[in-house]
Amino acid sequence: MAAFSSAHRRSHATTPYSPSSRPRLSPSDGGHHRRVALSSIPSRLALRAQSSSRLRGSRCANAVRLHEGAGAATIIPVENKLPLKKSEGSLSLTLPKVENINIGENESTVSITVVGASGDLAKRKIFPALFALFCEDCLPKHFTIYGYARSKMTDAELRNMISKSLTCRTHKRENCEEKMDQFLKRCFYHSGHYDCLENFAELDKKLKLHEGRRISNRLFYLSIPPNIFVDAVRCSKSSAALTKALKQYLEENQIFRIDHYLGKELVENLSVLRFSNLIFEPLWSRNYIRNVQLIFSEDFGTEGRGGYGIIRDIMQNHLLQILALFAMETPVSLDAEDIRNEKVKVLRCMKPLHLDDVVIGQYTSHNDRSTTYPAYTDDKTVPNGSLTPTFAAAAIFINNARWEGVPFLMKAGKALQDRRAEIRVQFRHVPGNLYSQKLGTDLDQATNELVIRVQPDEAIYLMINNKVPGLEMKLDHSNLNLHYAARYSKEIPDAYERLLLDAIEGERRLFIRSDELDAAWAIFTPVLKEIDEKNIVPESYPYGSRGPAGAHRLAARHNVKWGDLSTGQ
Ligand SMILES: NC(=O)C1=CN([C@@H]2O[C@H](COP(=O)(O)OP(=O)(O)OC[C@H]3O[C@@H](n4cnc5c(N)ncnc54)[C@H](OP(=O)(O)O)[C@@H]3O)[C@@H](O)[C@H]2O)C=CC1
Ligand SMILES: O=C1O[C@H](COP(=O)(O)O)[C@@H](O)[C@H](O)[C@H]1O
Repeated sequence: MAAFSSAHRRSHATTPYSPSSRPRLSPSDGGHHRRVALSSIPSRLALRAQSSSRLRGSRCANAVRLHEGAGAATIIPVENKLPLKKSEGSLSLTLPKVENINIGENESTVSITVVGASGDLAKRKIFPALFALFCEDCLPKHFTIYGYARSKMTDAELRNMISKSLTCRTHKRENCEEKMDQFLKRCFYHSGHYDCLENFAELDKKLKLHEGRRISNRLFYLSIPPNIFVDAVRCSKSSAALTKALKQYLEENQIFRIDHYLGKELVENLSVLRFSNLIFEPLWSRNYIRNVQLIFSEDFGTEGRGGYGIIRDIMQNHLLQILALFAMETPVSLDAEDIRNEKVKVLRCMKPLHLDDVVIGQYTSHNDRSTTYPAYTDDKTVPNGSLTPTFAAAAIFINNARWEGVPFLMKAGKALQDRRAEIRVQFRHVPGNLYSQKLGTDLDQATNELVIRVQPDEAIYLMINNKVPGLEMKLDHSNLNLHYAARYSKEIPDAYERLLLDAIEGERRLFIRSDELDAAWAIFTPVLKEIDEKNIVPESYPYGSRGPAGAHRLAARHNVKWGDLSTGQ
C-alpha cells in the first residue's frame, strides 16, 4: 500500500502533525488539494496528497515537473485511524547531512517514503521500480527516498539491502554502477512505529531538511500489511471500514487505490486493442464471443504468505479489474473519471457469486524424483487443518445487453504447473461453415481464439484457420502473433514503475475509486461468506499439477474448455 502527500512549500513554515492539529485533508485545507490512494484489496493502500495544481509532466527524461506546492505540509501518518501513541524515547534526532540547502524557492522536490521498507514488497518491487524510474529520468531532479519501518537499520544497511535487488535496463547498462551509487545516495532510513506520532514527526523533520526551501511533494508508499491501517480489515467488510476510516482525513480524490495488475503493459493495452482497432470492437459482444477466460497461475506456493487465500489475493482484485476493463462500454474519453465510471457500471451488472459458481482447491505435497514439494499446510505460517483455498475457479455473468449469457470464467492458483496470466477470448463457431468437413468434428479445435498473454513473454495472438500450402485442401490452425520480445527491443517496465510514476504525476486512471471497490466486493462477498460459514473443504491438487478436476467440471457446465489446457499454448 502506498501513500502520497504533497504540497508543502518551505517546509520550515509547516505545522507538525499532532492529534489536535490532525490533518483534515480537504480541498480547502490551507488552500491546497491533497489526494490519497487505496488498493483494490485492503492490503494495498496508496495514500497520496498533493499540491493544488496537479503534478504535470510527460514521460520521461526528467519530464516530471512538480510545481505549485502551497500551504502547510503535514506528514500523513499511515496509521491515522488508530490512536496515536506517545513514543517512549526522547525526540533527539541525528539529522542527515544534506548539501545545497539554500535552493531557489521555485524549485520542486519529491520526497518518497516507503513505509514497511524492511518488507518483501518494498525490497522486491518498490525500490527497484523507483530505481528504474530514476534511470529513465522519470524522477524530478531533486528527490529523496526514505525507508520507514520498525526494524532498526542504518542508512548504509538500507542501501545494502536494496542494492541487492536493483537491476539495470538492458538498453541502459552503461553507467549502471554509477547510477546505482547516485540512487543509493538519495536513499535514507528512519526507524519508527506505524502508530506513533512522534516517530512520524522525526521523519517529517528529516524530510524537511532534505526538502529545504523547495516546493515539496510527498509520497508515502504504504507497503505494509493492511491490519496496520485500521482495526478491522480482515473480513469482507474491511474494505468499507478502511475507506470510511480514511475518509475522516482524506477526500476521495486524494485516495489512490493500487492494483498493480492495472500497471501491467498488456492490461494497459487492452483498451488500445479494443478501441483503436475497428476489427475488434464490432465483435466484442455476446453476438460473436462464446466465452472469456481469465487465467492466473504461479508455479510456486504461498511461501510464508498464506494470508487471505486466492480469491482475495488474485481474483477479487487483479482478475476482476482486467475483466472490468475488458467488458466495459466505450468511455466518453480517456479521463480517469470517464474510464472509472464505465468500470463501475459493468461491475454493477455482474451477478454476485455463490457457492455453485465457484470451485476451490488447496495444494498438497508432491514428490518429483529427488525433490519434495510441500503442501500448503506444511508452511509454518499456516494453521493446522487450514481450509484456505490456494486455487479457485469461478463463472461470472454480466447482466447487460452486451454480455448476457456469456460465461466469464476465472481461475487462479498457486503451486501449479506453470506461471502465466492471460485473457482468452473464444469466439463462436462459424455458422454453416463451408469447410466444416475439413475442420473435423471437434469444432472447438477450430474456434477462433484471441489470447492476450499478460505474462510471461507478453504477446497478443489470434488463432485462425488457414489452408496448408499445397495442392490438396487441408486446413490448419495458426497464430497471428504480436510477440512483444520480437517486435520491440525495449524492455517492458514493471507495473510498479508505471503506477509510481502515475502517482507522482497525479494521474488516477489506473487507480481504483471507492465505488468501484464497493462494486467489486459486492460480487465476491456472498461466496466468501458462504465458504467461511460452511467450512467448505477445498479439493486437493498436487503441487505442480494443473489444478483440481472441479475446475473442468465447472467449465463443462458452461460448455467451455479451458484454453490453456486444450491447446497447450
Ligand atoms: N509481497 C508481494 O509480492 C506483494 C504484497 N502486497 C501487499 O503489500 C503489502 C506489503 O507486503 P509485504 O512486503 O509482503 O509485507 P511484509 O509482511 O513483508 O510486511 C512489510 C513490513 O511491515 C512490517 N510488519 C509486518 N507485519 C507487521 C505487523 N503485524 N505489525 C506491524 N508491522 C508489521 C514489517 O516491518 P517492520 O517489522 O520492520 O516494521 C515488514 O517488514 C501487504 O499489504 C501485501 O498484501 C501486494 C502485492 C504483492
Ligand atoms: O498481488 C499479488 O500478486 C503476486 C503476483 O504478481 P506478479 O506481478 O508477480 O504476477 C502474487 O504472487 C501475490 O500472491 C499477490 O499478493
